[in-house]
Amino acid sequence: MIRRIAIIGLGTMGPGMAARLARGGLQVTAYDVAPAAIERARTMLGTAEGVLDSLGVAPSSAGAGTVRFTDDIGDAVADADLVIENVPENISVKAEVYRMIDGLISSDTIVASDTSGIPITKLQAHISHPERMVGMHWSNPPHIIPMIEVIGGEKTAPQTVATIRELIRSIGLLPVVVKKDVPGFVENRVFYALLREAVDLVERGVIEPEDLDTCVSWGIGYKIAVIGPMALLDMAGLDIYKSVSSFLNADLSNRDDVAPMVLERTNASKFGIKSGEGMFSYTPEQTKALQADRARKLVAVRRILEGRE
Ligand SMILES: NC(=O)c1ccc[n+]([C@@H]2O[C@H](COP(=O)([O-])OP(=O)(O)OC[C@H]3O[C@@H](n4cnc5c(N)ncnc54)[C@H](O)[C@@H]3O)[C@@H](O)[C@H]2O)c1
Ligand SMILES: Cc1ncc(C=O)c(C(=O)O)c1O
Repeated sequence: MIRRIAIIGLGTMGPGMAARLARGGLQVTAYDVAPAAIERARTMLGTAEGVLDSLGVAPSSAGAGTVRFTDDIGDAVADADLVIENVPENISVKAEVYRMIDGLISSDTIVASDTSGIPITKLQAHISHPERMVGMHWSNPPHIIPMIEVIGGEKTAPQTVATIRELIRSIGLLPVVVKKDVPGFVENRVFYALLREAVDLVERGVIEPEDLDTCVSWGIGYKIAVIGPMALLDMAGLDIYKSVSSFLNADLSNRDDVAPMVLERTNASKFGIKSGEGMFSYTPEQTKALQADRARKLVAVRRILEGRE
């Protein structure tokens, strides 16, 4: 039974995950190597808790859990039933965390990674109990998006996958078990196919970035929240899909490297909201307003999709 959870890495994803797990009645310890990240996470935690209130996510019947911040990794993982590694998407950085916690956790502690797509089989090569390592891939913003992918690697015990799936279900979220440990799992394979084409269209001057977003959000995005891709195939007709894909698939982007438009920006430290500029520019005030507006809309949409409005 999982009661105590340690989150390692409190950047974009960690604080929202901590808030959601605590709301589910769990005792969370939250650690980051950077003191500034811990300070930022305290504020982000409060914001996420406010969003959970407006989503109507009630504390578990056994009462709300807690979030405790610490700057000591040993303190964070001591007694943890589950450690969620949430550090940057880089195998060496993740492996260093596994090496550090290896001697600090008990042999029955589950170690989950929130990796966006590094195969779990590769990650579990760096830990002493690979049978207790699993992928637990949340979606951003993690306190609002209910679906979480659960992925076993070659050495993951089926019981580990089952335990994490049950934990997710027990706090009212939606686990989806990915049956094969493919890079990117399922959500990001589908999403990155879309992103590759979107970036290519903007890069080739087919459309302006703002118009690309309008086209996808109000065209595909709006309906895909209600009717998934497999169901959409049936709604459109497989005969139509056959005809269009027979000429269109060959024309879609198949580039296998990172697009120059993205490299130019990342080389100039333009990472998006976290650095104030990416595809668009953001002042701190705009970022605050944007995040509040997005949270309000996502909450409203989710309430409707769940039939609560
Ligand atoms: N950003 C997203 O939309 C998103 C969504 C789902 C999954 N993920 C995945 O989640 C993981 C974290 O992503 P993020 O966007 O939160 O990253 P981020 O860069 O925003 O934050 C990472 C945090 O990890 C900390 N960190 C770095 N090394 C550390 C160490 N050795 N010990 C403890 N903390 C350390 C950093 O200080 C930073 O605060 C990645 O694997 C990413 O691919 C990201
Ligand atoms: C661009 C991008 N990449 C990865 C992820 C998740 O792993 C997300 C997301 O969850 O939103 C994303 O936007």
